[in-house]
Formats: sequence, C-alpha cells, structure tokens
Amino acid sequence: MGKNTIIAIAGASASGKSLFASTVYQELVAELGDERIAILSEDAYYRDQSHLSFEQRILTNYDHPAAFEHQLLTSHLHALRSGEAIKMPQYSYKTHTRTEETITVQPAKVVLVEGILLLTDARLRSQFDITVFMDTPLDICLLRRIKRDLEDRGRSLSSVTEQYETTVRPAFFEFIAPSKQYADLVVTRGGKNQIAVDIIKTKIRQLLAEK
Ligand SMILES: Nc1ncnc2c1ncn2[C@@H]1O[C@H](COP(=O)(O)OP(=O)(O)O)[C@@H](O)[C@H]1O
Ligand SMILES: O=c1ccn([C@@H]2O[C@H](COP(=O)(O)O)[C@@H](O)[C@H]2O)c(=O)[nH]1
Repeated sequence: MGKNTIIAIAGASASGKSLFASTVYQELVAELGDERIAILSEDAYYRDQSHLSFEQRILTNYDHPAAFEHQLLTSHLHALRSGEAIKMPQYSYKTHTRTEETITVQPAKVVLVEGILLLTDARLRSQFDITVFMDTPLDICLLRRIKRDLEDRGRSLSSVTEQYETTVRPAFFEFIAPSKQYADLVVTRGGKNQIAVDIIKTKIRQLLAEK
C-alpha cells in the first residue's frame, strides 16, 4: 500500500465531531466504496474498567487524558499506516467500560479519527497528516450534550449538569481549547457545516487520486 493519510477531527464534547466525521465517511463511501477509507473514534479507547464496580467507574474523570488508552490508539494508527488490520475496542457510555466485542478495521488509504483530546497528545499528533478542530460555541455544545446524553447515553439532567460543571467544562479550557493551535482547519457551526464537509471530501478525493 502507498502512503496513507490520517485525518484527526477534534473539539469539545458535542461540538459535532462524530456527525462531521461520519458525514464525510458515509458520503465518500456512497461515492467510492469502503475499501479505501476507514473511521475510528477516540472514545473506543477509553480504558477498560471492567475490574471496577459501577460505583467506582462513575468516579472516573472522563474528560482527563488519563481516562484514555492513547498508547493503544497510537499503536493502532501506526498499524493501520503499516497496512495491518486492527481490532478497535468498543466502549459503552452506559456501563462506563469496554464491551466484549471489538470491530476489525482494515487498513485504508485514508483514516478518519475523531475525539475530544486527540490534538492534546504529542504521540497522537505525530500520526496525523491533517487536523481539524470543531469550533462550536460551548453553550451550543452543552445544549446538544444534554439532549444526546438524556436520549442516548442513559443520563439524568442532574448527572449531566453536575458532570458538565465538575469535569467537562474545566477540561475544555485546560486541554481542548489550547489544542486548537494544532489544527490545520477550524470548522464553525458543527457537524452540519456542509461546505467544510465538502472541502475535506475534495481533499480526500485528491489524495486517493494521487495514490
Ligand atoms: N450543526 C448541527 N446542527 C444541529 N445539530 C447538530 C449539529 N452538529 C451536531 N449536531 C447534533 O449534536 C449532537 C452532538 O453531535 P456529535 O457529532 O455527537 O458531537 P461530538 O462527536 O463532538 O460529541 C448530535 O445529536 C448531533 O446530531
Ligand atoms: O463513560 C463515559 C465516557 C465518556 N463520557 C463523556 O463523553 C465525552 C466524550 O465523548 P463525545 O462523544 O466527544 O461527547 C466526554 O466529555 C466525557 O465526559 C462519559 O460521560 N462517560
């Protein structure tokens, strides 16, 4: 396989990273097929906490870099770049640990990866060829996170607001916002910014045509 390209999409929780990455991925797969493009999530690399009780797991700060197994993600990106398949872990936000299943990701010429802390880690940054930061206002992120966490992640309004005040907001200012300096592209207005989606798709088509 020729040179691979890894594209990282970072930004605050509920800034639209996942929607943006999956829109780029799905639209390109519909057009070109799925052999040359792969998609990964940093959230899949939250540490396995199956050795802890549920009461212990909910004490973890999920917005701190220590919550992630970034070394495993780095080695998986390196493997994909080297033409090897990986077994991506699967994570449950409801049980706060990995599930038994993994997803096999085949090496692809373009790999999209999205997550809150991707640009904060120098080991990960060294793997990225193109970096994107979703610059959605924090109040909009909070509104979207409340809706999503209540509907999809089994949370109550009080747990979302308490977590937001204690870890999510402080981590945004300590880790995520400063990592914007490492972005090649800054995307406003979240995952439905179709102009930004089209710009990344054009770049990917160009990369695939070169190889
Ligand atoms: N531009 C947008 N307009 C409306 N809703 C959006 C927009 N971008 C994202 N969302 C919604 O906000 C929620 C959080 O987006 P998501 O992509 O899951 O964020 P992240 O991956 O950054 O946590 C989702 O329900 C998503 O559909
Ligand atoms: O067990 C968990 C793991 C993570 N979280 C929260 O998820 C977000 C990151 O995911 P996004 O999809 O980017 O929102 C992070 O802010 C954690 O607080 C969780 O609540 N529980």
